[in-house]
Amino acid sequence: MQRPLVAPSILSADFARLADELERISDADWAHVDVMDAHFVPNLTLGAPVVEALAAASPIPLDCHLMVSDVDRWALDYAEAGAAGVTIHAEASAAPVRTARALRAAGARAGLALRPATAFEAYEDLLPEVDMVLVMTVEPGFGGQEFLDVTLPKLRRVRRAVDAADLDVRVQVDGGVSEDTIARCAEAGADVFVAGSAVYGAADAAGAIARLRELAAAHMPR
Ligand SMILES: O=C(CO)[C@@H](O)[C@H](O)COP(=O)(O)O
Ligand SMILES: [Fe+2]
Repeated sequence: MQRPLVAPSILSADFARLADELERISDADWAHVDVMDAHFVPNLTLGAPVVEALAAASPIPLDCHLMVSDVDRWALDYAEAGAAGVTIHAEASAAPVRTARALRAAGARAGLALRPATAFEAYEDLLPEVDMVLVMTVEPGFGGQEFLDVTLPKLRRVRRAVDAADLDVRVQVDGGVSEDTIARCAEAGADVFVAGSAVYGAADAAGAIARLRELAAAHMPR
């Protein structure tokens, strides 16, 4: 198991002051950027031009989570905008292997995300094609939702498959991750932890990041 990575989601940041909000989380490993198109999910955030500006301003790498329909058409724009990682949803992709290969060829890490109701088994054979699997722990679309414990069995299955294949693939959780829920995620096999409201809702964001990292490390299997 690799060291835990904490990726605060800027969805819970002040959108009028995004450069300052990125500085607030400079102790984190990645800045998680939620791209929503008001079609794949019922919310609208930002697109590649804003990601390009954020990449130039950010002290840490950007981890873009694309919640957009027809994602094969749009994913490469985010790698070219400077994102270090681009995660596509399995449900929005007709050609995840082709898109993952294009992202990697552009120098980005390729991630594959699964909504809570999407089974991992259909995608298990694709593990060598990606650098990360994102197990959504809420229905995508909004920050501040309650963590869904029903996603934990799938998280364990993803971890078992990654370990069995002995691959350098990260396992990310996103949604409702907090000081109350992160231990469950770590025990079930996550090693990248997205947290929006738990970090940006704290008066001391750096302290919240440090506590989340410590709790994750303490509960990840050795
Ligand atoms: O992708 C999403 C929501 O769809 C997330 O990245 C949220 O932004 C996480 O926010 P919290 O649940 O941690 O507040
Ligand atoms: Fe996200």
